[in-house]
Amino acid sequence: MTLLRRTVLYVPADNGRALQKARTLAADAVIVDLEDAVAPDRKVAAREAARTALDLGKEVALRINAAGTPWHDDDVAFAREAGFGAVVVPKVRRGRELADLAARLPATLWPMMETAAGILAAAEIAEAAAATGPAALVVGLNDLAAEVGATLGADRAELSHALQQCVLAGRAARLDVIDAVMNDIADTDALVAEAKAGRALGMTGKSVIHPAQIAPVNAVFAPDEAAVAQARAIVAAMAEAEAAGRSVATLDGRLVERLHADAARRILALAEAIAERDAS
Ligand SMILES: CC(C)(COP(=O)(O)OP(=O)(O)OC[C@H]1O[C@@H](n2cnc3c(N)ncnc32)[C@H](O)[C@@H]1OP(=O)(O)O)[C@@H](O)C(=O)NCCC(=O)NCCSC(=O)C[C@H](O)C(=O)O
Ligand SMILES: [Mg+2]
Repeated sequence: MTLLRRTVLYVPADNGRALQKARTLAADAVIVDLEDAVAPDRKVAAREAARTALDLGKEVALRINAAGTPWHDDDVAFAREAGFGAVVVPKVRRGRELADLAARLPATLWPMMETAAGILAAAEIAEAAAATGPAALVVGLNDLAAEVGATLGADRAELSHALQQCVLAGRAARLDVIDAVMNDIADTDALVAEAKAGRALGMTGKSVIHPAQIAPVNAVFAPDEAAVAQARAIVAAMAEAEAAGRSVATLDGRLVERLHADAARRILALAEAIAERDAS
């Protein structure tokens, strides 16, 4: 089954109106945030409010506060008791942290890739996350840029190595990789450009912070009609070649091998999953 994670929407757990609205929005998945979007004096109330997100009708992950903060242990206990199936773990630095957390929290753990140490340990973090279920790596460029002292330009070239490291580690562990948020909610052109750049790197989807960001990002990460037609043609060309006892084919003068047919089938499965989601 193809898990749809083109858009992953952050919703502050203490914003009841936004949580209700998330139910009706076209984001594929939701991160209910107990961390940065919630003020310290609202952490306890936010925890209780987060319960209402358990049945949003889409994939939901609870973002807890980081290890070492005053709220972490109670967040972990709450996530376990409330029965959240997926938990986003901020500021992970080593794979061992996830493995230790998994021992006391039976949930799929989605690590945030947002510390310098975490980027350097991306492979072991991705492996530890994959051991907990169909997780995703979630990139956090606000924290990463702050820690390393980077000033990001429009193309994020200053941290492109980190983005690529996340994609390589995530894909090696067969995990989805969710690109970072764009803070400028009003600039849709820049959002689309950034989403396209992330998709070109191999990102599965992008995290978003506002309803207005959902449709443009969904569109970037959905195969368009031409891509679907091309995928169908590749699968057909490969099937014809195999029926004739050949392991390679040509299509419009280009070589087609099994890996191309496999990639084409993934595109078709994604298109089918989107069509099913849109129809429901
Ligand atoms: C940024 C916001 C505070 C803006 O909120 P608001 O002023 O309410 O915006 P609007 O008036 O334009 O909202 C219009 C309607 O949309 C609803 N809304 C807004 N945001 C959301 C949302 N995220 N989910 C669901 N619904 C939302 C409003 O309620 C309005 O609804 P209605 O009244 O019915 O018309 C706000 O967007 C916000 O809080 N966004 C999320 C911020 C957040 O979660 N930040 C933390 C995650 S990002 C991060 O930490 C990155 C990472 O860790 C890193 O290091 O990079
Ligand atoms: Mg962060």
